[in-house]
Amino acid sequence: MEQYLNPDTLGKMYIDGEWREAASGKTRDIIYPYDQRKIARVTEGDVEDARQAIAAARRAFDKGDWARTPASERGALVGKLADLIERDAEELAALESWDTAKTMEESRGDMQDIAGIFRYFAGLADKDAGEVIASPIPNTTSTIVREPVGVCGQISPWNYPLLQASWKMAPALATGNTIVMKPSEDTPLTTIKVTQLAEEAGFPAGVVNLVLGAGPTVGKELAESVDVDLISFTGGIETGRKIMQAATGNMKKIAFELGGKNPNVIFADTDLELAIDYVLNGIFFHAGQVCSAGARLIVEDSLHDKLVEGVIERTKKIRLGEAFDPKTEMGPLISEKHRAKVERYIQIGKDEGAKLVLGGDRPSDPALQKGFFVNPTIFVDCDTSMRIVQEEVFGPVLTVERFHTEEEAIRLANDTTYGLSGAVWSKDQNRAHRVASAMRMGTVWINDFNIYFAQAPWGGYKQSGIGRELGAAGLEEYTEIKHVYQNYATEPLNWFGASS
Ligand SMILES: NC(=O)c1ccc[n+]([C@@H]2O[C@H](COP(=O)([O-])OP(=O)(O)OC[C@H]3O[C@@H](n4cnc5c(N)ncnc54)[C@H](O)[C@@H]3O)[C@@H](O)[C@H]2O)c1
Ligand SMILES: C[N+](C)(C)CC=O
Repeated sequence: MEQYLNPDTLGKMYIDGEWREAASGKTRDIIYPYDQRKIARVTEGDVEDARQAIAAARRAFDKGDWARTPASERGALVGKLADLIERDAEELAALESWDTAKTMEESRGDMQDIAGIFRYFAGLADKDAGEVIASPIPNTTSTIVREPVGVCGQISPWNYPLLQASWKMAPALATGNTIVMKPSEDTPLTTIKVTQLAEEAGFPAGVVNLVLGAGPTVGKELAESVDVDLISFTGGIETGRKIMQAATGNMKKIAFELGGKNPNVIFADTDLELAIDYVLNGIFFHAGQVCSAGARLIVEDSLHDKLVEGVIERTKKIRLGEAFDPKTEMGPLISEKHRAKVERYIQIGKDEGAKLVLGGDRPSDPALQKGFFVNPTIFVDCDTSMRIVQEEVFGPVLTVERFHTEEEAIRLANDTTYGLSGAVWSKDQNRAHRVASAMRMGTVWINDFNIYFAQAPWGGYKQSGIGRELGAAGLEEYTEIKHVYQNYATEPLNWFGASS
């Protein structure tokens, strides 16, 4: 997979149809989280570069050609980008694995999803025919049309770098917006590559812009600029609060996908082996660095001990390793800083009285010492007063709570400020549906975990987000609704100054 790396080539920004270096001349090294090897060097943009990208997107939008391009043509371009992503899927997957250290198998799955997302929104692009509504006034018609919002700032995180970017790019472009994309400074490689593919697909200059750099500079400028009409952000809640405040200057539209602390509720009638399997996948996939990770196992008392025992036994067998080794099941965390955060939470869990029954430390294998690894970790005897249960750890750390009644299961599941996703497991379909409908989350899985696809909306209740990505709702986020009213028989009003 080394053939896809070129550490001596500088990754650049794409502004107004040109590949550019940062005005400051600064650069940033990108490292492989498995062994801290330098894998790439990219230009490090700043506020000035963000301003140039925003200005380019503004000009391209205000010129009007792109927004007025027939929707079927815009859809065809988005579809062409899907084809190019499929053509280069193996290279994109390798770059994603170098950047994040997630396994190649995971990255290959992500690339398939990403091509599917571009294809889905390409197909939706020309399906909106507007709507004629019943006007209450004689001799008039009222039509509802959807139009692009304008210039969209798009800020993505490091855990699913291209997947989260694609959820923003595809609907924004399909609906005629212009974009300034800012990937996480830690993981820009696949977003650079996909921008190259957008250029190859033939998007007009200024429609797709890419800026690279840090959140507090480049990202903040996107959030603050009065020339940006919408800011779409995926990331942590504290960053979300800052962006929300920064966005007030011109009251821009905001679309937020934030964190989660997702309950996995298991009733005693669930098949034990199936439950064990999905509990592991729910929390340890991508080392728990998943917004919808099943970090909170909430299990019925009579199944608790057997389930915990089975989960511990299988967790012990998880193979930690390198992204390109097909035997690897779990990779490292993204950075030293993030590992320190996860380890702080493990200490908090211990201090709060949660009982550590597995992990909590780093692997001893000499081959893994340069990677930011934390062993899969399990706490039992947890309750909702604990920070380890309430706050997003974003690592391979599972907490276990027990319940005795359906009401208690619902109360525990909902006892969180988050509301991204959750699952309920039971062979009793009526009960499963009752519980699912009582769970205050944007996605609830029944007898499954962590399923998402282009056709279904994704987003959070409560502090997990604002708005939706994917599905028809994900397209609508990028549109303004306009009411066009026409009078066919306009008569004088004579309201003012008409009397003699
Ligand atoms: N809900 C979802 O679908 C979803 C999906 C993926 C990740 N997430 C969440 O993302 C978080 C992990 O990602 P992260 O650590 O990259 O998040 P983060 O908030 O640290 O960073 C996300 C992005 O915001 C930028 N940023 C940072 N400070 C900024 C500022 N002041 N102004 C503007 N932009 C700024 C960063 O550069 C990065 O591009 C987790 O909380 C996870 O749950 C949510
Ligand atoms: C939304 N998802 C599950 C793809 C990634 C969350 O981190």
